[in-house]
Amino acid sequence: MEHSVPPLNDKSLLKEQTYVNGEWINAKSGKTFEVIDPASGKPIGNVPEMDRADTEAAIAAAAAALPSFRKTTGRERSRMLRKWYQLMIDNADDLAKLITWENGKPMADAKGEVTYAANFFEWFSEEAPRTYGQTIPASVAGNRVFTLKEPVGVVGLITPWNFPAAMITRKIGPALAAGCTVVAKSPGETPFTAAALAELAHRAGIPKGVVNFVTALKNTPEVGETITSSKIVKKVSFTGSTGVGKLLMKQSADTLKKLSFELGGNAPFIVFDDADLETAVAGAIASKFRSSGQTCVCANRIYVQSGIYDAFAEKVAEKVKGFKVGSGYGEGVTHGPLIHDRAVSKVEAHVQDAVKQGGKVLVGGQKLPDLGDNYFQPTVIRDMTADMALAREETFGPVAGLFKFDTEADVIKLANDTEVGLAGYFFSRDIQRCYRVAEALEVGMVGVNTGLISDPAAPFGGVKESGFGREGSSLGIEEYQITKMVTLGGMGQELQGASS
Ligand SMILES: NC(=O)c1ccc[n+]([C@@H]2O[C@H](COP(=O)([O-])OP(=O)(O)OC[C@H]3O[C@@H](n4cnc5c(N)ncnc54)[C@H](O)[C@@H]3O)[C@@H](O)[C@H]2O)c1
Ligand SMILES: O=CCCC(=O)O
Repeated sequence: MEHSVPPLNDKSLLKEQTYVNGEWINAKSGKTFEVIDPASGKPIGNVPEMDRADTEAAIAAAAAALPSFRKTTGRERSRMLRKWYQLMIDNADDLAKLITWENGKPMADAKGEVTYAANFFEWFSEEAPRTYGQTIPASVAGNRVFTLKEPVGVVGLITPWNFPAAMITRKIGPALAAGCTVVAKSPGETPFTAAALAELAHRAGIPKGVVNFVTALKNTPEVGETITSSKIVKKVSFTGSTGVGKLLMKQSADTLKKLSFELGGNAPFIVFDDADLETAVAGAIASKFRSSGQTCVCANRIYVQSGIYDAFAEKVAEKVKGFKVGSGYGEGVTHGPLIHDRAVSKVEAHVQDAVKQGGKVLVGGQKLPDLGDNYFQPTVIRDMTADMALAREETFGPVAGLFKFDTEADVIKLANDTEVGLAGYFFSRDIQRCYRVAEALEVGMVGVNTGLISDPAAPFGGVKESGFGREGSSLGIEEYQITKMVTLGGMGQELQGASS
């Protein structure tokens, strides 16, 4: 689909190089890769295809910057993050245009992402000066014990394309707040937003070498291997699929790195008969169709109790009929393209599998070739069953599959019958059920009577094969710190000059 990309107010935010050691550079090999606009299929521009040597240089820059950066006070780091936050807010319009261009999400969503992303810098600018150790009553007479919170060192960050800004700031914010220096591998699909963030870091006065970006598409596995096997990098934080997470964990084993992994989900979304129907429908729309279903916390399996099933299905389908699919820059567009044709193929396969096994499409169900290769109709399917592909795998696309259930015990069993456990949602007006079900779900995050749970103030992360570690909140910074214990012996003596 042809679409007109609005010009940036500040054209210098569009960089076709990458940022290492405070400078804009190319890959040593001179190689580049093309970044494609998912809406039009046309190239946006080229960025460096970096390799092992380039990545090692970025790691060396981060290592060189560490000794002085780790000695800055929390208050100084707070001011840097605050400046970077403000620059994001000041340039929100341009950042949103870049996000829409390379990710495809509509401008309104992209603007929302910029605010969400910037808020991680604001949040961690407030945490940076407040990282307290403890004083601990010792078990041994005469000993005095306390702990220090220290930065873990150079950290490697690897992020996906679905939130081109927020997945990066959610990691860099706490890393810098803790006093770590960073090598961030930006997503091959969306490196331009990352580069714009780097330019703003430069303007914010983040010292050279503290934040370094590595760009790669074809060389991504080589870059990942370099980061995970490096003896200099002390921690890796990764957001992406469970499969890649397992690979990175194996690669990190030889150097026993500290790890935080935010991996795939398969979120159950449960509507009990006693739910407020309108609230549950609004929650399902918000959770399932945010970013066209391409978030790790999107509802994947929507379980609806039999007494409310037909009414819920009808209302959800009605809402979805009102969506407008098109270019993210288009007037009134609610849903953009998916990221690439592989994503479309997975969505199509899940729909076809459901239909083959008896699912009934209430709305959507087809690709939209007239718009382009990456478009798929927002879809609602009823009469889903547990042996369908959508029940077992994360669709990561705009398909709401509605499953019917009878009892609370049945649905908890179904909801937990998966290897992963990131987010889970349910709707009920019974307070006892709210506690019971929240406690029974095997997930890291629960939304009760809401489909939107993301908040820099709240701990984000999963259980089971959705990974470990928490981002955002007061816990987020701890992922980038070590707790050093100090025991002072020979204390507890009598005051000098005291008469015995
Ligand atoms: N839990 C979370 O917070 C969270 C957030 C967003 C996405 N996700 C998950 O990510 C998946 C969707 O993203 P995807 O399909 O791009 O995932 P992916 O794992 O294929 O890729 C994610 C990122 O990892 C990098 N990568 C890929 N292979 C690599 C390798 N061998 N070495 C080093 N880096 C590598 C790439 O830069 C890529 O952008 C979904 O499963 C989704 O649930 C999870
Ligand atoms: O896709 C994963 C992150 C989504 C979010 O932070 O809300």
